[in-house]
Amino acid sequence: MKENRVLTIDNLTTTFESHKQKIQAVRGVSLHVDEGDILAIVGESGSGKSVTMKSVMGLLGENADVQADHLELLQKDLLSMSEKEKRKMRGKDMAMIFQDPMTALNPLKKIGYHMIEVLRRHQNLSKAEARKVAIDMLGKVGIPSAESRMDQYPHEFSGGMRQRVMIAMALCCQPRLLIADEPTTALDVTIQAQILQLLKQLNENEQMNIILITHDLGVVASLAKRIEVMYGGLIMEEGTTEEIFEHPTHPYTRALLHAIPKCESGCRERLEPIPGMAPSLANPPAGCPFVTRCRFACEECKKGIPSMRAYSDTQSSRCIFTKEELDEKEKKEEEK
Ligand SMILES: Nc1ncnc2c1ncn2[C@@H]1O[C@H](COP(=O)(O)OP(=O)(O)OP(=O)(O)O)[C@@H](O)[C@H]1O
Repeated sequence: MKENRVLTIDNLTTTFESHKQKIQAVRGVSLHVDEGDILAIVGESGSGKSVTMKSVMGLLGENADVQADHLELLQKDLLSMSEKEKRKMRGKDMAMIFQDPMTALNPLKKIGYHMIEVLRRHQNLSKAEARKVAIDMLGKVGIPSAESRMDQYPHEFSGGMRQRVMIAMALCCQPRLLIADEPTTALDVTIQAQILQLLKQLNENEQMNIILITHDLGVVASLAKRIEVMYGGLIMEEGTTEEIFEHPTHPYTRALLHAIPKCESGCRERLEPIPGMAPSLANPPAGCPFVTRCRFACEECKKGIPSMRAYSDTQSSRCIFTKEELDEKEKKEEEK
């Protein structure tokens, strides 16, 4: 076991029992986070990104069956932990922020109340001490006039400022792992860039380890150090950000890269959307889940889930074809 390992997920499977059907949301995911990491989990809606991290956080309801070979945070085994111990870890060791901060904030309570509540729940501080720390935290996440902002209500904050409050609340207990689930999806492009910059600063200056969940590969380019590409409950490809952007191997990763919105000219149009829909996880196909949308799919792809093929110490991909074979196929298509 590596000493600097923060999180280990080994062969995680999460299944929901609902309406007499089983939804296999996560089908054997393995990944890790090391000290200093910013890991992005990228994939279209419904690929299992959020469920993967909610399984780790213990945030799923009774209808979820979570199984894994190993699930460790800071060398502590999450699988054998009691609900009480897990609750203690949440906030203190790992915290999660979501797309819509409004759902996590009580509209009738002032921002200061929310901050002080979190601080006092996890740390033995007096009200005055907690208030001081809260103001300091709000300042740290770039909220101007933090002291007077403490006495305002959530609706008096813009979307970007509310997301900053959520980040400040998550940071109150100095968790070692911050999981940000689509933190910028509801924000406009400029504010989105500011929040991503804030996450980067927290990683560099506060040694905060981060997992960023997003459907948009474009968002992670400037932030993530490593990327996991998810589809149909499986990791389809993983690699450093450079590997994924410079030498993507899986046809799904390549399709996602082609679909990055081209914003330089101010347009929000998708370059080349991926045709078709993600498979239902209630009845996932026996083979590669991308088979119905992949331009290189063949009969062989339907037979079983391909195993991961390693291309370097850091990059591997789940496709029956090698990178060279796929390059060749792409070249032939272009020549047509
Ligand atoms: N509580 C639940 N009960 C039943 N099914 C669920 C539950 N939560 C998620 N699912 C299903 O699990 C699958 C994976 O969902 P998940 O939220 O992880 O996707 P995602 O990749 O994060 O996409 P999104 O960005 O849309 O949340 C989906 O088919 C979803 O409908």
